[in-house]
Amino acid sequence: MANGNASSKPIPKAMTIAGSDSGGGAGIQADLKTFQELGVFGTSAITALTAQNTLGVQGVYPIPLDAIGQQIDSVLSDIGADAVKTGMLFSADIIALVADKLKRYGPMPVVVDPVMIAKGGAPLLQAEAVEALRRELLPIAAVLTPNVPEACAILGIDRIDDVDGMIEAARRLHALGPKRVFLKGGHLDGDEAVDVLFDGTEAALFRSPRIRTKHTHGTGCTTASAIAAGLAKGLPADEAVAEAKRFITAAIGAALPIGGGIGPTNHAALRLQAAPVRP
Ligand SMILES: Nc1ncnc2c1ncn2[C@@H]1O[C@H](COP(=O)(O)OP(=O)(O)O)[C@@H](O)[C@H]1O
Ligand SMILES: Cc1ncc(COP(=O)(O)O)c(N)n1
Repeated sequence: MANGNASSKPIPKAMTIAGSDSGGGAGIQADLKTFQELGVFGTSAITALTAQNTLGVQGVYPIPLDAIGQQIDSVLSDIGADAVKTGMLFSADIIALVADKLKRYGPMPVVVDPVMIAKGGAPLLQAEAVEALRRELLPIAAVLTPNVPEACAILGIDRIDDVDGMIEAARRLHALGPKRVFLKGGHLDGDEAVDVLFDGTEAALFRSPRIRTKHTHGTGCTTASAIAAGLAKGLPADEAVAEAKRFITAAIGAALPIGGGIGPTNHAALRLQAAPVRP
């Protein structure tokens, strides 16, 4: 029978609490495309509007706190979520509100992507909000997904140079409260893009060939949403991360040279690889 009849399995649901990217490559737009591709029903609460394209961020407009809270209430009081992903939260006040709501509606797995700076350099989190992130959100994260510069900012260190440095940083981030740390190595050099998953006991490495492209807008958002989609489907965290790594590697491999700057990844790539469209 068709999906949606009374006897069919309920569809897993994932919610993103993040900023809107008018250019469609990152933020809420990337998150919802990822959820859809991975077979999860996506819902959202928008924390900030950005006027953004492949060339950079032209404007940032935080949404009033009441309106953010109301969106979260509307979704979680009725539809619910099997997993939540947080992205751009912009200010300490928004972080406090989101942490409070997630504690109230939880427990559900929360993937915290500590978005700080857009690829073009625009700040997406106020500098004074890093402490709120550390204090309020890290302790409720099922998976924390920093890139290398974000890990440095949270830990107050200057640099991470290699995989050994990433493992050490992941251990220190884990001590701040998240159940797992997935530290992404896209910003390091080398022929491979290596990420570290640390669960408090073991550090597992996830490797892929490094793809020579500048079109990586939205890679972090997409990876974190793919992990949330896996958790919403009930996958163990290491399998959700493995699926996310396959998803982002395919998406970067088929990245879209759209616009004049850093183009978006192709969220449909993994599906098209599995079932190529024939002429
Ligand atoms: N050029 C690349 N080739 C292959 N994988 C990459 C490349 N750049 C980033 N990745 C992968 O994309 C994911 C997002 O990583 P990263 O770029 O570090 O995060 P962010 O977008 O938050 O800066 C990680 O799994 C990383 O290894
Ligand atoms: C609204 C919004 N959220 C997040 C990012 C970060 O993008 P990336 O995933 O490339 O780090 C962005 N550019 N815009």
